Amino acid sequence: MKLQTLLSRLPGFWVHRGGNPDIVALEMDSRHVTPGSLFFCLKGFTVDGHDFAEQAVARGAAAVVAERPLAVDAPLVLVPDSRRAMAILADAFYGHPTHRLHLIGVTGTNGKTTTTHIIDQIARKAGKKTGLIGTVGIKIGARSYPAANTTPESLVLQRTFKQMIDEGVEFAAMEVSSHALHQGRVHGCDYDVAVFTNLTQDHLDYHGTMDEYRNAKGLLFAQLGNRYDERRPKFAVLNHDDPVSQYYKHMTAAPIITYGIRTKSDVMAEEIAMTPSGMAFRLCTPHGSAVVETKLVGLFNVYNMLAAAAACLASGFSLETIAAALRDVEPVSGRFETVDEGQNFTIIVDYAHTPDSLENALKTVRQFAKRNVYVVIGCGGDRDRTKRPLMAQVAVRHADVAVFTSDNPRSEDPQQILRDMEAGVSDQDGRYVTIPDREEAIRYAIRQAQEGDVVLIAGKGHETYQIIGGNVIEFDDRAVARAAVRERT
Ligand SMILES: CC(=O)N[C@H]1[C@@H](OP(=O)(O)OP(=O)(O)OC[C@H]2O[C@@H](n3ccc(=O)[nH]c3=O)[C@H](O)[C@@H]2O)O[C@H](CO)[C@@H](O)[C@@H]1O[C@H](C)C(=O)N[C@@H](C)C(=O)N[C@H](CCC(=O)O)C(=O)O
Ligand SMILES: Nc1ncnc2c1ncn2[C@@H]1O[C@H](COP(=O)(O)OP(=O)(O)OP(=O)(O)O)[C@@H](O)[C@H]1O
Ligand SMILES: N[C@H](CCC[C@H](N)C(=O)O)C(=O)O
Ligand SMILES: [Mg+2]
Repeated sequence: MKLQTLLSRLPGFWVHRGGNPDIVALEMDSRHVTPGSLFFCLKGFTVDGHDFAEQAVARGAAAVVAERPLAVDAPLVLVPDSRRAMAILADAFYGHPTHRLHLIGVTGTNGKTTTTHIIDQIARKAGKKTGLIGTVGIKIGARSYPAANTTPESLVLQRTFKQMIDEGVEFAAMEVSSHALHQGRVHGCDYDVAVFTNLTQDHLDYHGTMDEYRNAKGLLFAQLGNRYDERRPKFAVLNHDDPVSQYYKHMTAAPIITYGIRTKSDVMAEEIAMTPSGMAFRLCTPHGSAVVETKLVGLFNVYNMLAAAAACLASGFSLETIAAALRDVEPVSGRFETVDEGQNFTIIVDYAHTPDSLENALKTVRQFAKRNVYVVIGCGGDRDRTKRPLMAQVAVRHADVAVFTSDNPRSEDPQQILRDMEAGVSDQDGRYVTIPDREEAIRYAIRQAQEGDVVLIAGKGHETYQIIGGNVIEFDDRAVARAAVRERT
């Protein structure tokens, strides 16, 4: 596509200096630039992309989009906001792919990955070829790709949607993080259904206050197509049991579908029963009701299933298809995943890394633990410091033995992170030990465990690495736990 043709899709005020080359690719990272690319200079949190324009041109960039004049040997497009220009031009360059996809966006503090996976499983049961974007990676049909972020930058997103369209995908579900909403990574995504799971404390390092965090997530609902088109209706799916939903209701013009357990809602779970091998409940909807038996555990997973069911009803799937898919739902990697090496106690690896999710996970474990509950838990470095003492409190309150350890210390001193955790608890609160080395901590808990105990290893779930300083070291809680059990025997 010619640069001028592409720029004709960019509304507003901008200045173009130089020629009209063919643009064959869009890039925002100079290291990925190939000949014929249009390079976007983005001001980041760490460096300023404008400083890499020269390098991009040296690698063959055909033109550069920037917010200030640069001495580069290539046509230059000056815009007031290159991130916004990138979202608009990526959407145009790839042919507005989300206009041709049925797209569901899921936001909330906890449950996004789980809910999007359940939605994906329902859509596949209904015979759709699907796409999925989130923390665990990107999936297009049967193929998986790694992803650096839960919600990628607009350019990567639009490119991914285009690939989905090219491969015959018609239905996609994605996680929408608060960071992505705040940074405009999802500008241009034409969602059909926007889903809210819940809001509890996380990411205050980034958003500063809970109000700012709530507002960032609210952008998903505020940006949901503000027009009524009966050929492509939009829906906001809200958790009625979470008071923040009342706020989001006012942020959107879209019809609302509510779900809940405690508050009268459109989609509800009744007669909830925890069984030794999972849960059962009656899924009640405006289209009738159906009994669902599932191997997923934890009341929070009933919420995730209700959110997914409501989103899929809004998407036109029948109650029968939804209920049948829910019965067959497979757990997500690293979410309440059991490690079974034939030991006479239970080991669970889970991704809980917030006070609320840790409390939910521990309460769920309590429901079936015959004896003591051990929890191995750390807090991520370069992330919300204020959640550390709260997570420690939850751990000692709900477990018999808490083992405080490391979880991706990143650039921080692991000992300081542990001190932040310990500040939340006193010796009277319960038993805890501090073992900074995560492998040692897991081994300790597994060595202590007796018949009937449960060891919950929380925080890293599916992650197969540990970030220490600038190094990414291979580390998998499940593999470490398996080895620790073998060591006992
Ligand atoms: C705080 C934050 O959001 N950071 C994101 C941001 O990085 P950054 O601002 O530091 O980027 P930068 O390194 O300063 O680079 C600025 C620009 O220069 C370019 N550059 C840089 C170096 C170079 O040699 N050449 C070059 O062109 C970069 O490509 C970029 O365009 O832009 C990057 C590219 O899109 C993101 O990968 C990165 O996410 C980092 C990895 C991150 O940890 N983000 C977390 C906080 C996050 O976003 N998490 C949410 C999930 C949260 C949840 O679900 O709980 C997520 O959606 O992932
Ligand atoms: N609806 C829920 N409410 C509270 N806790 C939940 C819920 N669903 C899952 N959890 C807990 O939170 C953990 C993370 O779940 P999941 O990965 O689905 O959330 P997420 O929102 O995608 O997280 P992230 O922000 O890291 O992407 C799970 O391992 C479980 O312990
Ligand atoms: N999406 C979350 C993941 C946290 C996972 C945990 N293992 C950690 O490193 O803190 C975040 O970026 O805050
Ligand atoms: Mg996730």
